[in-house]
Amino acid sequence: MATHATATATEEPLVAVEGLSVDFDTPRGTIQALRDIDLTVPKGKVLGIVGESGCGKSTLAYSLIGLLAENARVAGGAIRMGEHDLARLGAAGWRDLRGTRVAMIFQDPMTALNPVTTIGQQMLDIQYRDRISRSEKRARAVEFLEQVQIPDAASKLDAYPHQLSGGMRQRVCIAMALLTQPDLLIADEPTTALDATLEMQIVALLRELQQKFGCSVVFVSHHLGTVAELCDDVAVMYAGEVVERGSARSLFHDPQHPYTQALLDCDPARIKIATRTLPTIPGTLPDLRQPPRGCAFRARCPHAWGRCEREHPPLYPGAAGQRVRCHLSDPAEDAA
Ligand SMILES: Nc1ncnc2c1ncn2[C@@H]1O[C@H](COP(=O)(O)OP(=O)(O)OP(=O)(O)O)[C@@H](O)[C@H]1O
Repeated sequence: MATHATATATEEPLVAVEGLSVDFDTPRGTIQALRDIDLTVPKGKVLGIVGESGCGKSTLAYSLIGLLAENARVAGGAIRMGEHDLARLGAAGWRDLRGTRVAMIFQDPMTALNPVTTIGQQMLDIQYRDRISRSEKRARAVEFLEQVQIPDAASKLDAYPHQLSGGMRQRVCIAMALLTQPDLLIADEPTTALDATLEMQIVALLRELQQKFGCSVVFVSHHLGTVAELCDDVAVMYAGEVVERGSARSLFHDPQHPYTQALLDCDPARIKIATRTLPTIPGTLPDLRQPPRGCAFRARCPHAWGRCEREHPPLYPGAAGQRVRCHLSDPAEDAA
């Protein structure tokens, strides 16, 4: 698997997530979906967010674009982007930033596209801030459809979303997101609804366009192979926390957290022996209404010992420059 060079530690990030906690209020109690998240999105780089279903990836992605559900509450922390704190931006603030500095590609392109409006009209509408003529906007729409390699782009302006294939619809969504020339593009599992060939094409396209436009990308995925292919940096999430983060190279070649190691062991691309069933990590996620006191992964961890139950691990520096939320990475354990 190819991995790309990582951001240097001195590079100023586009976005800094600092101690972010997000709760969901439900009739059955408060779900602590994000707990004290610290990470940075480097300028002009791709950050991958991986982890099992329910670990908080989408909540983090939606926090970055101010689209959290109504029952969500920012319980602490900040999301710094320039002079803004995205975690506390009101509706008026988001009207200025969303679709200009921050854009999103969704899992299902039909979520983003209006089914009863032509592609062309939607691409004109999204340029409502631009003081250029209608024909110039149309020309830009065609140009961006060509950028995402849609054949015979001009003719697609008159098409409705249902007249395009799933892969083409996702390309239209990418074109629309890039039309707004965002600094930050959030892609929440954008290839999940596509088959493997289309997935590879969309990933290659995203990488090419990200390099061309120079924006930062946050790429949420279950698929480790895709993340290794596309991302410069990776954050691994478990039970609402970041348990390991660092360069894609360090995480895929020298994973330190037992959860990252277990995820990689379950990755179909890495399994050499043909088996009928894919391995899974034994056990289940803890109840996020009452997250465990010590290490959140300890009940499923083959290495857990007494300290893991007593003490919540901080992010220790890992051997290959990553940060690891595991007492095994505590330098004091080596010294003991
Ligand atoms: N609106 C909501 N109300 C209550 N709980 C929610 C809400 N949205 C998400 N959750 C809960 O928050 C936790 C994190 O969910 P989230 O969707 O962020 O995880 P995820 O890693 O993106 O999962 P998936 O890969 O399945 O999308 C889960 O326990 C989920 O059930």
